Amino acid sequence: MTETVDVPIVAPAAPVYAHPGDAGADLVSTEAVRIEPGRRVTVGTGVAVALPEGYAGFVVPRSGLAARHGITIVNAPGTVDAGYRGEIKVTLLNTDSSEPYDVAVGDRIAQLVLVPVARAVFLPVDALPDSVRGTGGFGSTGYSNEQAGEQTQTTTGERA
Ligand SMILES: O=c1ccn([C@H]2C[C@H](O)[C@@H](COP(=O)(O)OP(=O)(O)OP(=O)(O)O)O2)c(=O)[nH]1
Repeated sequence: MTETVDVPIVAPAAPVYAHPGDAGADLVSTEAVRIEPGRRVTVGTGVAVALPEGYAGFVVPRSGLAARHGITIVNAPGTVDAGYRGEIKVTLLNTDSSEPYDVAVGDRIAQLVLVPVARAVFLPVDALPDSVRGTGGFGSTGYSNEQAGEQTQTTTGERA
């Protein structure tokens, strides 16, 4: 059984979970806009919420829009703080190189995922505890062949 959390909302309509078990509730546009290729537009959703302390809302792209039209969110995941009472807005980016994308009022443009968050208490120390990864980052597990002048390729065709 999925945990539920009560979230006070001011909106023309509440975001809807399309299916049982969906992590994201769809946010819809209150604006009709054209997004030219390579351009970004910030779009209103009409939704304002009061998230409980200890939670954040992540505004994340919709996979179908991304795969079919190249529409993503510039700052994905956009972070809605628990203390934020303003309208949730979505900065859409059209990554397609040639096709504009038209957003109509009521179009589902993004989804809101509620996540529990912890706050860190940062404790300055002289040295960090050892770990298996250590300081390796930014592709440290996957770029050794590329550095040697070759690239590895996965079965899906992506460069590894
Ligand atoms: O995609 C997003 C991301 C954020 N917000 C709202 C909620 C969030 O609580 C507030 C501030 O976001 P963030 O902290 O990411 O922005 P900032 O540029 O760091 O601004 P600030 O100085 O207000 O924190 O803007 C949105 O409506 N949509």
